[in-house]
Amino acid sequence: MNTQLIQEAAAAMTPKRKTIEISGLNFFYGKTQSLTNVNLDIHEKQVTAFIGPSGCGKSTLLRTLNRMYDLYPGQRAEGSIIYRGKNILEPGQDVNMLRAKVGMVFQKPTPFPMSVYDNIAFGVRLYEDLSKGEMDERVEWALKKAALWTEVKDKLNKSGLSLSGGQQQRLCIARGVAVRPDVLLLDEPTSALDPISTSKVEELISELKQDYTIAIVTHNMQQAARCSDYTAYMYLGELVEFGETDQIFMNPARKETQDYITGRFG
Ligand SMILES: Nc1ncnc2c1ncn2[C@@H]1O[C@H](COP(=O)(O)OP(=O)(O)OP(=O)(O)O)[C@@H](O)[C@H]1O
Repeated sequence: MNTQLIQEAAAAMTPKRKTIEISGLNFFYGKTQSLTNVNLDIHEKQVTAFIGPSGCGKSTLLRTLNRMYDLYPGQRAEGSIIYRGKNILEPGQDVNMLRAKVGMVFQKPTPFPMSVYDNIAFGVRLYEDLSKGEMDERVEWALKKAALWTEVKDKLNKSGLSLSGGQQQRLCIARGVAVRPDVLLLDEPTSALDPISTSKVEELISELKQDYTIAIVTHNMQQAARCSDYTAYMYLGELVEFGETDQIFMNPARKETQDYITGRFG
């Protein structure tokens, strides 16, 4: 057996580390329950895809992972989401630090109305006191991570809003990466993009998982199959099936999952 095969065999036997452990998660918009008893682990430096029909709770689940819902009165989560040894749903958590460590990129590109440079530097300044030289390096590093540097290096002082849609979305990914998170939450990050920009973002996701744990919501089955290591199929606020992506797509345990991924749903 050659060295590479031995390494691969060892890697397959190494238990994957969990970055986030979700158990007994329920979520309410006012009196309406939108997630029911969700249990799932998100593994370190892997891509986990959330799929399922519109309204099944994918975005709601993603927004519990950095308590984004806290910004809105009447929204509440119960259960347990363990991250770095703590239940982040409990009162008294440092929510700003949580959101720096668990960053989010939304469906529509949301650059701030400021320069490309400041789009990146803005978030970094909230958490770190860097010199001008250090900030320049961080901005370049983040733009390179998001595969955008060569396209914008001569436009750093131009407005982020002047970039194309696909570039704006990669700018938002760079902004998320710049604060050095552990986890990136991507909520349908390519739904507003053309096929070329979509494939750039998909390549980027594969690159970024070397360093980050990624959770992605997508309606695109090919995207989930191409980009993710694990897939969660949700329906009506419940987790129907969760497993390694190859197993979910090639040999799902539940008929509902099979029907959804083969387009027979509904
Ligand atoms: N702000 C809100 N107030 C009340 N109910 C909401 C709110 N946002 C979402 N919901 C409800 O919660 C449920 C889950 O919605 P969610 O947006 O998480 O679904 P989704 O699977 O991400 O859907 P889509 O694929 O269409 O984005 C739906 O029934 C939706 O109507």
